[in-house]
Amino acid sequence: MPPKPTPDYRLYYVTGRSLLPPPPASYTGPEEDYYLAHLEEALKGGVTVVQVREKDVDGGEFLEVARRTKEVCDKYDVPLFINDRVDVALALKCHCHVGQTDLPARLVRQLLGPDALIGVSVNTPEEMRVVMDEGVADYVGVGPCFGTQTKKNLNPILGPRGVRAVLETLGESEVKAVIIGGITPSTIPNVLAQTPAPLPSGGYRSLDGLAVVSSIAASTEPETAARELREMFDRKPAYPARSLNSDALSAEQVVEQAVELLRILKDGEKTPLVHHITNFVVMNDTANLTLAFGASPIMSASPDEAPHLSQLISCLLLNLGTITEAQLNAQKIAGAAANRNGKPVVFDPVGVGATEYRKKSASDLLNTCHVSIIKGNAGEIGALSGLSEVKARGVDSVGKGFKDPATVVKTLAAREKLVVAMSGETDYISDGQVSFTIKNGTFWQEKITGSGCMASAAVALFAGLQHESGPFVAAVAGLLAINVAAEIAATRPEVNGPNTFRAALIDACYNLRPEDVRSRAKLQRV
Ligand SMILES: Cc1ncc(COP(=O)(O)OP(=O)(O)O)c(N)n1
Ligand SMILES: Cc1ncsc1CCOP(=O)(O)O
Repeated sequence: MPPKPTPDYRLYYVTGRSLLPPPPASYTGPEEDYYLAHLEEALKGGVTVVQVREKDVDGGEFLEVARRTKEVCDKYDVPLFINDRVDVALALKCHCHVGQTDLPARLVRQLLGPDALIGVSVNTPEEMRVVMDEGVADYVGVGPCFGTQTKKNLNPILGPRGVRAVLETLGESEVKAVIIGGITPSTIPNVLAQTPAPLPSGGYRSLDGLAVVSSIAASTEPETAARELREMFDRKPAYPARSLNSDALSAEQVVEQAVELLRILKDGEKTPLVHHITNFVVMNDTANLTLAFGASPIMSASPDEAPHLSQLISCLLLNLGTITEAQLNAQKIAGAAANRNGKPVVFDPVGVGATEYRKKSASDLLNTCHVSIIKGNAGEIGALSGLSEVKARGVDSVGKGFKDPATVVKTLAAREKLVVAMSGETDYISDGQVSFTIKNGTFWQEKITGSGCMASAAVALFAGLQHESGPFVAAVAGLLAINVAAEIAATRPEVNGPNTFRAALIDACYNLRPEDVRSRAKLQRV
C-alpha cells in the first residue's frame, strides 16, 4: 500500500452500474465497458473520490469490476474505495468503506494496515461518538439525508438538520464527513445552508464533501452532471442570511437601507415577481398588496410549473395557512427549485403550533429547501423553537408573549441560519447575531384576518429585490413598510371598521413614500 493519501472528498462518486443509462450512439465500445467510459467522463467533470459499490454480484465479478475501475481512477489520480468487501480492497490495495452491519472498522484497519483509508457509515450522533472513540475511521458517510430509490433497507432519513446533529458531535475532529442519500442539484443548496453545525469555539463544522450515486450514475451526461455538483459544492449559498455585516449596523442605517429599497420599488427601478403558494383566505389581499407596492404576484400551487416558474421569479413565498398534502408537495418542489436557481424563499408557518400535521409539514419543508426568512407570530415562532411559553389558538397567538422575545428570535435564527421576523404589537427581527424591534403599526391590523400573511407578502417582495443589503434588511423593510402604511391607513377619515381599514391599507401601500418610512420608523436595536 502506498503511503496514506489525504483525499479531497468534495465529490465522492459511489458507483451504481445498474443505474447507467443506455450507451449513446457516439459510444462504439463493447456495451459491458460503457460503465468505464461513463466513469471516466465523471472523473473529467470533477469527481474527487470513487467507491465501487456492487450489491448483487459474486466475488469474482466484483474483483474484476473493481480492478478495471482502479485502472481508470489511477489515471486520474483519484483514490478508490471498495464498499463492504475488505478482501477485494486487500487484493487490489484499495481503501475501504464499511457500514454499521459490516466488518467492524477496527478489524478492517488490522487487515488493511495503517496506510489504507477507512470510511464508516453513520446515521446517528451515538454512532458518530463510537466512531470517534474508536479512532480508526478517516471519514464518515453521514446519511441517508433524503429518501432515495438507490438503496434497499434504508436507515432512518436524517434530513439536513439530522445531519447537522451528527456534525455537531463530530465537532473539530480530524475525521472528514461526507453526506449521502438523495444528494442532487435541487437538494444541495439546502444541504449546504443547513448542515453546518455551530461549535463551542464560535465557528461551524461543515461537510467535507457530497457523496452521490444516481446523480452521476443515472446521468446521460456524467461529465456535466459531475461538474454541476462540484460547482454547487464549491459555491456558497446563493442568498446567505448574513450578506451584510449586521453587527456594525445602527437602527438609523437600517432605516436608510429600508428606505432605499422602497425607493427602488416605488421608482419602478425593479418590479420583483413574487411566487405565492399561499392559503385561500388571504390570496386576494396578498396579491393586491404585492401589486400596490410595485411588485408583481403570481399565485400558483402547481408542482408541475414550479420548476419553470423558479427561473422567472424574484422570490418564493410559502405559507402554511391552508396546507394540504398536494400543496405541501408543490411547496417542496417549488422551494427546492428556487434554491437551485438562487431565489430567496420566505416562509410563513401559519398555525404551525396548532396541530402535529402542521408541525410535520413545516419540518418537512425546512428539511427540503433552504429558507432565507421565516416570518411568524409569537405562537408560530414558539412552536418552531420547540417552546411552549406562548400558546397558539388555531392560527392566532394568545397571551402576553415571551418574557425575552429578542433571545427567542435570535436563538431560532442562529439555529436555522436564516432571518427570523416575529410580528406582533412589537415586531422582532434577528439574523442570529443582532436583533431589532419595530414598534410601528395599528390595532386595526389585529381586526382583519390575514394581516400576518400580508406582512409576510410585504417581506417577500422586498426579499425579491435581491438587494446586496440581504434578507435581514429586506425583512425589516417589509415590516416597516406594511406597518407604516397601516398607521397611515388608520388615520383615513373613511376608516370606520375592519373592512374599510382593509381597503385603506392597500391604498396606503400604493401611496406609501420612502420619506413616510424615514419619518415614522420606530426601529431599535435590542
Ligand atoms: C460514502 C458512503 N457513505 C455511506 C455509505 C453506505 O454504506 P452502508 O451503510 O454500508 O450501505 P451500503 O452502501 O453497503 O448499502 C456508502 N456506501 N458510502
Ligand atoms: C449507499 C447509500 N447509503 C445511504 S443512502 C445511499 C444511496 C445514495 O444514493 P443516491 O445518491 O442515488 O440517493
